[in-house]
Amino acid sequence: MTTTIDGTRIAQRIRAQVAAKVTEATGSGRIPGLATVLVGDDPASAVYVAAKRRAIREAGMRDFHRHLPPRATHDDVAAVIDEFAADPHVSGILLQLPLPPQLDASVLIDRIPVTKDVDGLTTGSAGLLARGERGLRPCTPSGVIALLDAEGIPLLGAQVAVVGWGELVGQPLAQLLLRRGATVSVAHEHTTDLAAVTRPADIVVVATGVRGLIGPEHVSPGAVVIDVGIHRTPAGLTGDVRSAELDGIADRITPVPGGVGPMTIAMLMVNTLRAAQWGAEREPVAA
Ligand SMILES: Nc1nc(=O)c2c([nH]1)NC[C@@H]1CN(c3ccc(C(=O)N[C@@H](CCC(=O)O)C(=O)O)cc3)C=[N+]21
Repeated sequence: MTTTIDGTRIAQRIRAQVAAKVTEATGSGRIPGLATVLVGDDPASAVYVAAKRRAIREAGMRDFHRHLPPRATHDDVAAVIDEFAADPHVSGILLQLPLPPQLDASVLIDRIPVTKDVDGLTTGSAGLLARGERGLRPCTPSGVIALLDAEGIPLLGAQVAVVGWGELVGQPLAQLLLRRGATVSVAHEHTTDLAAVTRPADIVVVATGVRGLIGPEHVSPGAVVIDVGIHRTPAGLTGDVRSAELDGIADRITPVPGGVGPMTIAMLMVNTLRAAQWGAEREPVAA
């Protein structure tokens, strides 16, 4: 019997915990705030940003938002980031990706101060993660860890295969798992014998952006499979895993939608709260 992991329910629980802590913070005069910056008219990005803003308001936090036109220049975006960076009511800044082609995402992301980097994507945050120092971690990988923790799946000593090397998910996730005492193998869609890497794993996490890459040939009976991929098809959303074919093989599997996606948003709430606490420590505001 393969169980479907309910990411929506776990995410909801985490969001409720954040909301409770926000109420406490608000009582002492500090309301955490998230600033989202959306450039252009990509419909998927608009949907994601709307979902993040809704979650922020539901958690009782302040919602700041700027929408820039598709032809916005580097200086236009930089000015918005600098304004939010200087605003003491803004705890965290999120620059929604992808950006239009005239803009350099890495340069603009690195304008966000590490203390407000709720996406955990700046060079500074990546460095803090690599060194194991305090900092904000990227939301999708920390969401995967939170999901495994909520399911009571032990990481210490576990064999984990991470399929995908990306800066947003695979790479930071491998580092987080290593810090939790897992034995981590990292592979990707070009790995010659992918099954040789994934079959020994207790946990297989897939974040390649290749639809249906992973099937029964890759997974040993009893394994836990986490599908980070999201593909929009005429039949609806689907992931990097052919999940129907894993029924009866995997012990547990995350669905798409309703798996890792909602966890990403929940961890953004956690990071915004943490950023607010971190900011308050650095520059105390008079009550
Ligand atoms: N600066 C930045 N930070 C991000 O974290 C970021 C980004 N840019 N660009 C795009 C990706 C993608 N991403 C998702 C968030 C939630 C769901 C999610 O909640 N998905 C729902 C379904 C909703 C849907 O995908 O239509 C689910 O899986 O159940 C999916 C994907 C965050 N990203």
